[in-house]
Amino acid sequence: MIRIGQGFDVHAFGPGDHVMLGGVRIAHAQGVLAHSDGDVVLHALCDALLGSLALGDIGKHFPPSDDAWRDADSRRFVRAVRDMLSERGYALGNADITVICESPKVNPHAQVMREVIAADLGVDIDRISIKATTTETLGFTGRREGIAALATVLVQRA
Ligand SMILES: Nc1ccn([C@@H]2O[C@H](COP(=O)(O)O)[C@@H](O)[C@H]2O)c(=O)n1
Ligand SMILES: C[C@@]1(CO)OP(=O)(O)OP(=O)(O)OC[C@H]1O
Repeated sequence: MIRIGQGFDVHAFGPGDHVMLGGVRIAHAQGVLAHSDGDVVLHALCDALLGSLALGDIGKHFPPSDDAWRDADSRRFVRAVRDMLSERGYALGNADITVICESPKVNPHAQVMREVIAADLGVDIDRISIKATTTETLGFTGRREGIAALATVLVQRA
């Protein structure tokens, strides 16, 4: 049996000198406002994986009200969600992720992001796709107010 899931996440830019995207630290003129490390790529991925098995969303499992997740490395969420799927007999088929922002530029970091995500999910790198787009200066991403990510996954019985 195969199932699909989709996820979406946004974080506003705020003070700082880097953003975390796909588990990779990228130097940037601003950081993001978040309870955890604010990694929109990994948050959208977690929501897609959770959604594929109708397990709720990231905030249900890792509430922003819980100090345990303050400044947390979002790779912890990915590995925990992977284990939730595995306990139910499912593993990732493939993931396709789109990052939406004017900057930072994602493509120079996409390969390392794929390696990080593939390692945490225990799959070959060819199952992980990272893409990026601007919104041609339109909307909140176009005004450089924040960064967004979309994820689609297919999961299958292991
Ligand atoms: N944050 C981003 C945004 C875009 N890219 C790459 O640039 C290409 C062109 O973007 P457009 O929005 O003008 O279509 C896009 O296809 C990506 O390859 C990027 O790396 N980082
Ligand atoms: C990741 C969590 C962890 O508390 O908080 P944030 O880093 O604020 O990120 P968000 O995308 O709002 O998801 C909710 C939470 O699960």
